[in-house]
Amino acid sequence: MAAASFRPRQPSPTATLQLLRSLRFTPSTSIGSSFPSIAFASTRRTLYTRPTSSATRHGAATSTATSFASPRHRPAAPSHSPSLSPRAMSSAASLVESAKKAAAFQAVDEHLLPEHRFVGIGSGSTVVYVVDAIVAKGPEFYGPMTFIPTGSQSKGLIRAAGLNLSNLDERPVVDGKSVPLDVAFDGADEVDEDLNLIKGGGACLFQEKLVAIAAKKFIAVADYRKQSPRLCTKWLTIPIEVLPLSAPDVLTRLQAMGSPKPAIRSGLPSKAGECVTDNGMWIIDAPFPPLLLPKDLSPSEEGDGKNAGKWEVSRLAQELLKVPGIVEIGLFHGFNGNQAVSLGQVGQAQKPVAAYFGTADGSVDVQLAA
Ligand SMILES: O=C(CO)[C@H](O)[C@H](O)COP(=O)(O)O
Repeated sequence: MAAASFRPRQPSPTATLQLLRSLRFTPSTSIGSSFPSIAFASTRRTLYTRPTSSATRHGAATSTATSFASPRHRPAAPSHSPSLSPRAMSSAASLVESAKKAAAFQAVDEHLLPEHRFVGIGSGSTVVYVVDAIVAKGPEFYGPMTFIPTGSQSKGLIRAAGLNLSNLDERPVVDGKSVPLDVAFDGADEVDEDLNLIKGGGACLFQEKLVAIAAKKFIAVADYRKQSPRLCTKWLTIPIEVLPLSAPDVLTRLQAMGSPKPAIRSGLPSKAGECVTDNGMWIIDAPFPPLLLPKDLSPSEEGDGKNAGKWEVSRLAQELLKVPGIVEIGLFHGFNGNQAVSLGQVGQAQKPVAAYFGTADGSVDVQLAA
């Protein structure tokens, strides 16, 4: 893949875009990794000068509710260390923003091609920079493209940026099938060594999964805090979208599966009561011990939760989806778009073909599928 050069950002199209950026939060608990260090099969490429930092735009989401979980599982952010001065905290926060931006610009440069026509746009704070990177390419480049959102936030981003907006169910139908998206870009809460993902920190996981599987290739874009040897190491819970009516029973089932304290996500600080998704559902955040990969299992182990509550990623995902009332889960697992072709399972790939992690030193780590 050719190395791309940094393109200076054009002025942000509208003030509305700035406003939309402020809608995301950064939860405040710092959680360190306890998993032994494992080498990543990633390629490190430093291609960009560090972009200028953008304004910090997150409010803390520390909930005072006792009966709900706030989404408290964001990987350790240097901005929350009590030992840092306010100036150091602000500079650490801007490093994270710069990291997200560098990852987004490089991912778009390397994976959005002029011939692409349908492009998925995910949710979250990192995706804002994906949209910026697309806009920076100019109207001749993005004008013929149509952008498909994963929820109301990304719909607003696409609209405010002046990109062509459509919906997943409005794609042209060819030979009886909706045309695939050429590529989809989305953020992630945690990415493991095999490119399995936890998503749903922003409560958009259901539509995010629909868009990811509709794409020929899915690209994850994140900052360095999200890269992890195993899922549930830094981001300790799996977001699960549930029918509200079923929530009490789903909580009971999750506990029986070994999740010690699953909890309904609070809508605080912006909404009293539960966090309600774009689909009118609730989110349960279910903690699990670090999730195993197939290579972690001994011949006698099944990864079915029976050995000290240890689950293998795909095994857990399959079992969760059998629970009545669960409509979708924030585990993205299985195979990627490239593998889907050889497996004859096009349209069912959940995993990214590559994950881009902006680092604190301004470079970008690219973790490619094996
Ligand atoms: O899954 C998501 C929303 O449901 C987001 O993509 C994920 O939470 C990452 O967000 P951010 O880029 O703000 O860290």
